[in-house]
Amino acid sequence: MEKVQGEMEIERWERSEEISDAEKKVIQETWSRVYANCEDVGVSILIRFFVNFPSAKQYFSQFKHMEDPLEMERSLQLRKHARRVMTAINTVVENLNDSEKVSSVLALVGKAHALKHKVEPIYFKKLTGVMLEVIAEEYANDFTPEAHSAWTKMKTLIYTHVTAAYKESHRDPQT
Ligand code: HEM
Repeated sequence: MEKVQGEMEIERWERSEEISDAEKKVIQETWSRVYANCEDVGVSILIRFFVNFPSAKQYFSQFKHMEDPLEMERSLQLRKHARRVMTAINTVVENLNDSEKVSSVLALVGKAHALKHKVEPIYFKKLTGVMLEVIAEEYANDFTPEAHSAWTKMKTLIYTHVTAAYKESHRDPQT
């Protein structure tokens, strides 16, 4: 059967950026500490994301006009999205050995954001970048150079799968 563009991109990614077993273990170990503080870390990531990239707030009806990070922190819509982001990443991390599960979780996220929420895909690159920054700062002791390079591959994995779903949904990412 003919492959669609998204599938070809994932295959290319699998060849060039494969996460080794040792790297999967490092990701799972750092993440277990991060996820123990799921709520706080998730909210910190999202607040920094919206402060650094204010245009990303446009998609959220309840805080698109908020400027004050303390006010954002109290927004239920922000807290709910933080929880959803963290839960989805947790499913990916828990299933790093099951590439079909990883693809299906991230394809669902990609499709919903492409078609329902109509989010420009470039924001996924920015959000995963901020995620890495916050984790590296807050868990500096765990964030060895090995962890950093493993998480950089994880960031690429998320972005590649999500943008592949955008392509399948016929919304081309503007990278
Ligand atoms: C790794 C990154 C992300 C993950 C895992 C994620 C996950 C989710 C999930 C699971 C939902 C709810 C289910 C659904 O409606 O399909 C959701 C809703 C939503 N997401 Fe994301 N998301 C991510 C990034 C983003 C980004 C970058 C934006 C915009 C800048 C965004 C905007 C939204 C909006 C507007 C909603 C609906 C919110 C609501 O109804 O209150 N998401 N997200």
